[in-house]
Amino acid sequence: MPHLPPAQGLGFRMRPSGGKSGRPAARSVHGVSEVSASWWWWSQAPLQLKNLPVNSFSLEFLTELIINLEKLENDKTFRGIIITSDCPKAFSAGVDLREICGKNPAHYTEYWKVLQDLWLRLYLSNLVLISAINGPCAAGGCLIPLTSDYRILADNPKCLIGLNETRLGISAPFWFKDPLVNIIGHRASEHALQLGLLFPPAEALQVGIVDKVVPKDQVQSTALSVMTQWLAIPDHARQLTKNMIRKPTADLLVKHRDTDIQNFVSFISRDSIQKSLQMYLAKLKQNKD
Ligand SMILES: CCCCCCCCCC/C=C\CC(=O)SCCNC(=O)CCNC(=O)[C@H](O)C(C)(C)COP(=O)(O)OP(=O)(O)OC[C@H]1O[C@@H](n2cnc3c(N)ncnc32)[C@H](O)[C@@H]1OP(=O)(O)O
Repeated sequence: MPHLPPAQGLGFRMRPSGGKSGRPAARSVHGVSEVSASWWWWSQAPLQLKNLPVNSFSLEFLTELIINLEKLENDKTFRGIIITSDCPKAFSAGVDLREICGKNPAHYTEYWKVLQDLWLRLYLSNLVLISAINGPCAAGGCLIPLTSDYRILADNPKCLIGLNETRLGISAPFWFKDPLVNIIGHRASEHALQLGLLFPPAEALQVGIVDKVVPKDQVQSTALSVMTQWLAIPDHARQLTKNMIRKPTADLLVKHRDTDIQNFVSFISRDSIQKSLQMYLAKLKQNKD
């Protein structure tokens, strides 16, 4: 399994769990729970996102993420991934606004295609994906949680989660909306999407956008324990079932990819949208001071 130390500010940490060898020492005489514990322990890979300061999706970061996911998917050692953030300020701030502000249509086209690629890879992944959400995640920052199989959120008022695009003067693409509808239902999605709601932990749990809320220092251990339950199911049965449930949603994007890119490029190129995004970015920078 590749161990990729993060480059300056950008990178991922992927490491097999376990001892120095990456696997725990075999235990021959202990009971079933010990044997199965070591079996699942090295079947999952933690993937720590690190694109300082807020894990925003730059084109470079997206590309690296896709490459690393592909490696994990192809390495049959692994059956699940726990995705978390190695940036103290956020799980992910979503689309990097600098990628969709002041650039040209060719750039917007490339960017959107790569974002779609990441979504498809995650949504249809054969691996068990658990999001260990240890920081805020807004708009595109929900891409990883919404495509995961299970979401655990840190119980901290700063850990807001939701698709707040309308507050930026933009509209969430249908392939962000669809998984939300699949997770929290139609009426709750209508409400959340139109108002651009960002849910604090208790509300996030109540509406169902996350499955569990735990103290921040327990997010990782809870993710490991949830992973144990998921890995107790035979892969082939779980994968067939996941595919059966998710394929109709994924097919919509596959079928309408090109139109979606064209819509995005023409929408994002509008002067009014550019102005509103620039104002939002400027406001983010002002808020800091
Ligand atoms: C016909 C229709 C067709 C379809 C049309 C589709 C339309 C497009 C759809 C686009 C889809 C998704 C959109 C997005 O994902 S947009 C991004 C949304 N994200 C947010 O709103 C989050 C913004 N960030 C924050 O709220 C906060 O930064 C934070 C994450 C809560 C952290 O707060 P903090 O106080 O700890 O840190 P802060 O000082 O704010 O930030 C640190 C630096 O990071 C910069 N930054 C933050 N977020 C972004 C970002 N998304 N992109 C780029 N840069 C970002 C921030 O400006 C600070 O920078 P600096 O240190 O001042 O230089």
